[in-house]
Amino acid sequence: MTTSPTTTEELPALDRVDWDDLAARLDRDGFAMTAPLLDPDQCRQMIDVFDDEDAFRSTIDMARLSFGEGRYRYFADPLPSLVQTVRTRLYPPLAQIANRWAGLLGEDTFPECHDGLVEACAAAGQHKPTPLVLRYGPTGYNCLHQDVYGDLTFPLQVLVMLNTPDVDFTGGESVFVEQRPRQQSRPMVARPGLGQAVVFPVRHRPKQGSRGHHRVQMRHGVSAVHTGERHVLGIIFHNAR
Ligand SMILES: O=C(O)CCC(=O)C(=O)O
Ligand SMILES: [Fe+2]
Repeated sequence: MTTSPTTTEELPALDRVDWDDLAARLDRDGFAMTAPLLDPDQCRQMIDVFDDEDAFRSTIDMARLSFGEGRYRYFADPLPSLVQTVRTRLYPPLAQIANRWAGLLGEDTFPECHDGLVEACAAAGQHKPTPLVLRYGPTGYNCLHQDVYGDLTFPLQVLVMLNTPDVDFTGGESVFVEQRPRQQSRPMVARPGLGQAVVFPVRHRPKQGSRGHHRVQMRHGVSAVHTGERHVLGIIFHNAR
């Protein structure tokens, strides 16, 4: 058994999430937003940690890799307690949704607790933590992508907005594209407020068709920031190779 660091951070808003309602919106719209999960101080703490060199295992300059424009940094183990808490506490209700999806698509199911997923990732050679913080300045953007980091992919991920849109920055919308088989792609835009989380599929989700459920591919990105700075906390549940 792996043991997680103790989770001491308070996240009262997480207890008030109506997961059935969230799952219904996710199935209907392709993504689902929560009420603010992090308070303004917790958001500030996550922005400030971006400049702490010791907190990260790797930093990506998005322009260098033609991923967009901006920087993101993957946290090193042990994760900051707030990040660890968000990741482990969001996981169980999302695993229920993921396992319902797996049933609909005839895919393998996932452990009920995050410790179990971490163990399964390790067995698949995926040891590196994937939570990250992203920072975009004016003209910054993020090309459409999927956060797959090995054979084992937990199908849902979460982003948490750390700034106040239209106050700290303009532009910078969260963009989702649903690629439907033999049809044109559907664009969707989310505008999370300070501390709000968006739950969305990593690479595909089940969609009801005339002959049962089929997979629709999803990708996500960020439209250009016009002014100011935009920071997001990204929580991906599987670890990386
Ligand atoms: O900055 C964003 O809103 C997108 C972040 C992202 O790509 C992620 O959390 O995986
Ligand atoms: Fe991403």
